[in-house]
Amino acid sequence: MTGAFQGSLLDDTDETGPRPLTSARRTRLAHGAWIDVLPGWVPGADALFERLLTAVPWRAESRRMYDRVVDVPRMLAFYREGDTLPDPVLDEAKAALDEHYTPELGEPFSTAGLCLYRDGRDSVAWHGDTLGRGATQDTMIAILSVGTPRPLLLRPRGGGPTIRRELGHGDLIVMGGSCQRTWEHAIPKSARALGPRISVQYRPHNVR
Ligand SMILES: O=C(O)CCC(=O)C(=O)O
Ligand SMILES: [Fe+2]
Repeated sequence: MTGAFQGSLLDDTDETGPRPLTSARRTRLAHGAWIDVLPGWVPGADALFERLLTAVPWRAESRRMYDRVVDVPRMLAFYREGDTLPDPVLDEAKAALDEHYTPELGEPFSTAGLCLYRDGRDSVAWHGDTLGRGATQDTMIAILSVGTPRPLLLRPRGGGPTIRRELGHGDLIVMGGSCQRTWEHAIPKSARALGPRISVQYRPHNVR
Protein backbone atom coordinates (compact mmCIF):
# COMPACT_ATOMS: atom_id res chain seq x y z
CA MET A 1 0.00 0.00 0.00
CA THR A 2 2.77 2.43 0.88
CA GLY A 3 6.22 3.03 -0.55
CA ALA A 4 9.41 2.62 1.46
CA PHE A 5 9.63 5.07 4.30
CA GLN A 6 12.99 6.76 4.70
CA GLY A 7 13.48 7.54 8.40
CA SER A 8 15.15 10.73 9.50
CA LEU A 9 18.82 10.46 10.46
CA LEU A 10 18.21 13.23 12.97
CA ASP A 11 15.33 11.49 14.67
CA ASP A 12 15.76 11.07 18.38
CA THR A 13 14.71 7.54 19.31
CA ASP A 14 14.92 8.34 23.02
CA GLU A 15 11.21 8.85 23.73
CA THR A 16 11.23 11.57 26.32
CA GLY A 17 7.92 13.19 25.37
CA PRO A 18 7.14 16.24 23.28
CA ARG A 19 9.51 19.23 23.38
CA PRO A 20 8.24 22.28 25.30
CA LEU A 21 5.69 24.21 23.28
CA THR A 22 7.16 27.46 24.54
CA SER A 23 9.68 27.05 21.67
CA ALA A 24 6.94 27.14 19.02
CA ARG A 25 7.34 30.14 16.71
CA ARG A 26 4.27 32.19 15.90
CA THR A 27 3.79 33.82 12.51
CA ARG A 28 0.95 36.32 12.33
CA LEU A 29 -0.89 36.17 9.02
CA ALA A 30 -3.33 38.69 7.52
CA HIS A 31 -6.99 38.93 8.59
CA GLY A 32 -6.45 37.76 12.19
CA ALA A 33 -4.99 34.34 11.36
CA TRP A 34 -1.74 32.92 12.70
CA ILE A 35 0.33 29.74 12.66
CA ASP A 36 2.65 28.32 15.33
CA VAL A 37 5.38 25.98 14.06
CA LEU A 38 7.66 23.72 16.10
CA PRO A 39 9.92 21.45 14.02
CA GLY A 40 10.78 18.08 15.60
CA TRP A 41 8.18 18.56 18.34
CA VAL A 42 7.71 14.83 19.07
CA PRO A 43 10.83 12.67 19.48
CA GLY A 44 10.72 9.08 18.22
CA ALA A 45 8.46 10.25 15.40
CA ASP A 46 9.69 7.67 12.89
CA ALA A 47 8.84 4.82 15.27
CA LEU A 48 5.48 6.49 15.97
CA PHE A 49 4.83 6.59 12.21
CA GLU A 50 5.43 2.83 11.92
CA ARG A 51 3.17 2.08 14.89
CA LEU A 52 0.32 4.24 13.56
CA LEU A 53 0.61 2.70 10.12
CA THR A 54 -0.22 -0.74 11.59
CA ALA A 55 -2.36 0.16 14.64
CA VAL A 56 -4.86 2.54 13.03
CA PRO A 57 -7.91 1.07 11.23
CA TRP A 58 -7.36 3.14 8.09
CA ARG A 59 -10.36 3.45 5.84
CA ALA A 60 -10.83 4.66 2.32
CA GLU A 61 -13.68 7.08 1.71
CA SER A 62 -15.53 8.24 -1.32
CA ARG A 63 -17.55 11.41 -1.66
CA ARG A 64 -20.25 12.57 -3.99
CA MET A 65 -19.05 15.40 -6.22
CA TYR A 66 -22.03 16.73 -8.17
CA ASP A 67 -23.19 13.70 -10.16
CA ARG A 68 -20.08 11.56 -9.57
CA VAL A 69 -18.68 9.58 -6.64
CA VAL A 70 -14.93 10.10 -6.27
CA ASP A 71 -12.38 8.43 -4.00
CA VAL A 72 -10.91 10.68 -1.31
CA PRO A 73 -7.17 10.69 -2.16
CA ARG A 74 -5.91 9.67 1.30
CA MET A 75 -6.77 7.15 4.02
CA LEU A 76 -8.65 8.33 7.11
CA ALA A 77 -9.42 7.56 10.72
CA PHE A 78 -11.35 9.63 13.25
CA TYR A 79 -11.29 9.53 17.06
CA ARG A 80 -14.17 11.28 18.77
CA GLU A 81 -14.14 12.98 22.13
CA GLY A 82 -13.39 10.31 24.77
CA ASP A 83 -12.21 7.64 22.29
CA THR A 84 -8.96 5.87 23.14
CA LEU A 85 -6.25 7.18 20.82
CA PRO A 86 -4.25 4.56 18.86
CA ASP A 87 -0.92 5.33 20.56
CA PRO A 88 0.05 6.67 24.01
CA VAL A 89 2.32 9.26 22.37
CA LEU A 90 -0.80 10.83 20.86
CA ASP A 91 -2.25 11.17 24.40
CA GLU A 92 0.99 12.79 25.58
CA ALA A 93 0.88 15.17 22.64
CA LYS A 94 -2.73 16.10 23.39
CA ALA A 95 -1.94 16.69 27.07
CA ALA A 96 0.97 18.97 26.12
CA LEU A 97 -1.21 20.91 23.66
CA ASP A 98 -3.97 21.31 26.25
CA GLU A 99 -1.57 22.52 28.90
CA HIS A 100 0.00 25.10 26.60
CA TYR A 101 -2.97 26.32 24.57
CA THR A 102 -6.01 26.11 26.89
CA PRO A 103 -5.39 29.55 28.45
CA GLU A 104 -5.54 31.10 24.97
CA LEU A 105 -8.08 28.72 23.38
CA GLY A 106 -10.42 28.63 26.38
CA GLU A 107 -11.10 24.88 25.97
CA PRO A 108 -9.19 21.63 25.46
CA PHE A 109 -8.69 19.88 22.15
CA SER A 110 -11.29 17.17 21.84
CA THR A 111 -11.12 15.07 18.66
CA ALA A 112 -8.26 13.57 16.63
CA GLY A 113 -8.51 13.12 12.88
CA LEU A 114 -5.82 11.09 11.16
CA CYS A 115 -4.83 11.18 7.50
CA LEU A 116 -2.47 8.80 5.72
CA TYR A 117 -0.96 10.10 2.49
CA ARG A 118 0.32 6.89 0.91
CA ASP A 119 2.49 8.60 -1.70
CA GLY A 120 2.72 11.81 -3.74
CA ARG A 121 -0.61 11.08 -5.43
CA ASP A 122 -2.49 11.45 -2.14
CA SER A 123 -3.44 14.99 -1.22
CA VAL A 124 -6.00 17.31 0.29
CA ALA A 125 -7.50 20.04 -1.88
CA TRP A 126 -7.76 23.71 -0.85
CA HIS A 127 -10.24 24.10 2.02
CA GLY A 128 -10.81 25.56 5.47
CA ASP A 129 -12.10 23.37 8.28
CA THR A 130 -15.46 25.14 8.32
CA LEU A 131 -18.02 22.36 8.86
CA GLY A 132 -18.34 23.39 12.53
CA ARG A 133 -17.61 26.51 14.54
CA GLY A 134 -14.52 27.36 12.49
CA ALA A 135 -16.89 28.94 9.94
CA THR A 136 -17.81 31.74 12.32
CA GLN A 137 -15.42 31.72 15.30
CA ASP A 138 -11.70 31.94 15.95
CA THR A 139 -10.35 28.54 16.93
CA MET A 140 -7.23 26.35 16.74
CA ILE A 141 -6.32 23.16 14.90
CA ALA A 142 -3.03 21.51 15.92
CA ILE A 143 -1.42 19.10 13.45
CA LEU A 144 1.33 16.61 14.29
CA SER A 145 3.07 15.23 11.19
CA VAL A 146 5.09 12.02 11.04
CA GLY A 147 6.70 10.20 8.14
CA THR A 148 7.87 11.78 4.91
CA PRO A 149 7.59 15.59 4.92
CA ARG A 150 4.93 17.12 2.67
CA PRO A 151 4.32 20.84 2.17
CA LEU A 152 1.24 22.33 3.82
CA LEU A 153 0.21 25.36 1.79
CA LEU A 154 -1.84 28.28 3.15
CA ARG A 155 -3.41 31.08 1.14
CA PRO A 156 -5.75 33.95 2.07
CA ARG A 157 -9.28 33.49 0.73
CA GLY A 158 -9.33 37.01 -0.65
CA GLY A 159 -6.20 36.36 -2.72
CA GLY A 160 -2.55 36.91 -1.88
CA PRO A 161 0.74 35.03 -1.64
CA THR A 162 0.77 31.35 -0.62
CA ILE A 163 2.73 30.29 2.47
CA ARG A 164 4.45 26.90 2.55
CA ARG A 165 5.67 24.76 5.47
CA GLU A 166 7.28 21.32 5.03
CA LEU A 167 5.84 19.02 7.69
CA GLY A 168 6.93 15.50 8.70
CA HIS A 169 9.19 13.68 11.22
CA GLY A 170 7.39 14.92 14.36
CA ASP A 171 6.79 18.54 13.32
CA LEU A 172 3.91 20.58 14.76
CA ILE A 173 1.84 23.30 13.14
CA VAL A 174 -1.06 25.03 14.87
CA MET A 175 -3.47 27.06 12.75
CA GLY A 176 -5.12 29.68 14.94
CA GLY A 177 -7.24 32.81 15.07
CA SER A 178 -9.42 33.22 11.99
CA CYS A 179 -7.28 30.81 9.92
CA GLN A 180 -10.12 28.42 9.01
CA ARG A 181 -12.48 31.10 7.70
CA THR A 182 -10.11 33.70 6.26
CA TRP A 183 -7.46 31.33 4.86
CA GLU A 184 -7.46 27.96 3.09
CA HIS A 185 -4.92 25.16 3.38
CA ALA A 186 -3.93 22.21 1.17
CA ILE A 187 -1.46 19.33 0.82
CA PRO A 188 -0.78 19.35 -2.93
CA LYS A 189 -0.15 16.28 -5.05
CA SER A 190 3.45 15.67 -6.03
CA ALA A 191 4.76 14.09 -9.23
CA ARG A 192 7.80 12.87 -7.27
CA ALA A 193 8.02 9.38 -5.75
CA LEU A 194 7.39 10.27 -2.12
CA GLY A 195 7.16 8.04 0.93
CA PRO A 196 4.07 8.07 3.14
CA ARG A 197 3.10 10.75 5.67
CA ILE A 198 0.60 10.59 8.52
CA SER A 199 -0.97 13.71 10.03
CA VAL A 200 -2.85 13.89 13.32
CA GLN A 201 -5.23 16.84 13.59
CA TYR A 202 -6.38 17.81 17.07
CA ARG A 203 -9.52 19.94 17.03
CA PRO A 204 -11.75 21.41 19.76
CA HIS A 205 -15.34 20.29 20.21
CA ASN A 206 -17.48 21.01 17.11
CA VAL A 207 -14.57 22.18 14.97
CA ARG A 208 -14.44 20.06 11.80
O1 LIG B 1 -2.61 16.51 6.60
C1 LIG B 1 -2.62 17.68 6.95
O2 LIG B 1 -1.65 18.20 7.49
C2 LIG B 1 -3.84 18.53 6.72
C3 LIG B 1 -5.14 17.77 6.78
C4 LIG B 1 -6.32 18.69 6.73
O3 LIG B 1 -6.25 19.82 6.36
C5 LIG B 1 -7.64 18.19 7.15
O4 LIG B 1 -7.79 16.98 7.38
O5 LIG B 1 -8.56 19.00 7.30
FE1 LIG C 1 -7.95 20.97 6.99
